[in-house]
Amino acid sequence: MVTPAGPRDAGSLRPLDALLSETDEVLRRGAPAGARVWSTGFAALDTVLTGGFRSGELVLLGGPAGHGKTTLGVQLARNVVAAGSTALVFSYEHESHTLLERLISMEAAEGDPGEVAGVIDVRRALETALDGASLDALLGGLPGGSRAHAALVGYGDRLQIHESSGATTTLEQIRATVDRVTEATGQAPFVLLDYIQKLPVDRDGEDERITAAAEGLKDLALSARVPVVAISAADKDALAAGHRMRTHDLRGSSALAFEADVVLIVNDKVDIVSREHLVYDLGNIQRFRGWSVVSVEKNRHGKAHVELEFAKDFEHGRFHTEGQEVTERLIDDRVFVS
Ligand SMILES: Nc1ncnc2c1ncn2[C@@H]1O[C@H](COP(=O)(O)OP(=O)(O)OP(=O)(O)O)[C@@H](O)[C@H]1O
Repeated sequence: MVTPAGPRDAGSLRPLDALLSETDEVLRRGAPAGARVWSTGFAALDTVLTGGFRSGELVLLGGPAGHGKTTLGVQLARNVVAAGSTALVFSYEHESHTLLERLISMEAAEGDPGEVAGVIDVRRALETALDGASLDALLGGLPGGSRAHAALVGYGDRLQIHESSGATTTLEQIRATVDRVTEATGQAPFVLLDYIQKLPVDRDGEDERITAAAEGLKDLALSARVPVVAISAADKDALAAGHRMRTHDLRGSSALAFEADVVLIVNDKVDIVSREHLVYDLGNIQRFRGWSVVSVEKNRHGKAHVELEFAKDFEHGRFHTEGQEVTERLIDDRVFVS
């Protein structure tokens, strides 16, 4: 039986005619017979990914330190749950209250271009409240806070945050947690892992560890029929400001690039735009600082080598979701090196 939502039957052998009739049966039941697709919430990215992330996919999200990988990852998870699906975040980097502060501010800013509470306002309010006020009352005192609280309560049971440890949160634990969430919610979750180099793997040497981690996560994506978005750190050499980060700059890049179905690299636009756009219009420097370029460097199921730009709103822990293809010339046209 073809059961798109069920576990993958690895090692099974079926003739094509059996697969055809099983697919026919699923379609007649009114269910989709292909991969399940999770919209990213960023229309321009969904277009390139022909709908969004797919079950069975390993997606890498790379970029220099502090350029918004966690921000984008958490926003993707938020977008997934806001659209009615479930998400599971394995956070090796941040405590859950840090993610909560970002989510509250992100939600306050969603759909409201006015003055709403930033991440710092939310953090300050949570850290200094000593009068026994409820969370509802506390957030009610912040611009956009009540709306944000209501939104978070609305999807609160669909977003699971796992405070992961580089010592104990192994692939086996991740797999068991994904299974537990799938069973509890009745839905396979979108999985975010922040970040892959922290995953403890029992191998000698960094390259071997990252190879095993990437293989394990790809296997998880296939067997649990989930998309796994894994944030990836850069190699030391790639961390200099002004350097354009590429897939080959990720730590353990050869294994990562091989296993991944999709590779997204986030760079600051001002770092990677060709000089002619900066020297003839100095105002561009300031404008471009406000934008990030998300390069789709690998895309197994669609067009690759696409550069999308999104305006940063890091004050609210987010990017603006409206974005478009970059029209300026970017440095270094050779994008994905396999
Ligand atoms: N309140 C704020 N206002 C403006 N910028 C902020 C605020 N809070 C965080 N930032 C900036 O947002 C940026 C993105 O942070 P994020 O954690 O998403 O980056 P990252 O690429 O995941 O970083 P790392 O590699 O260190 O994990 C950082 O440069 C940070 O300085």
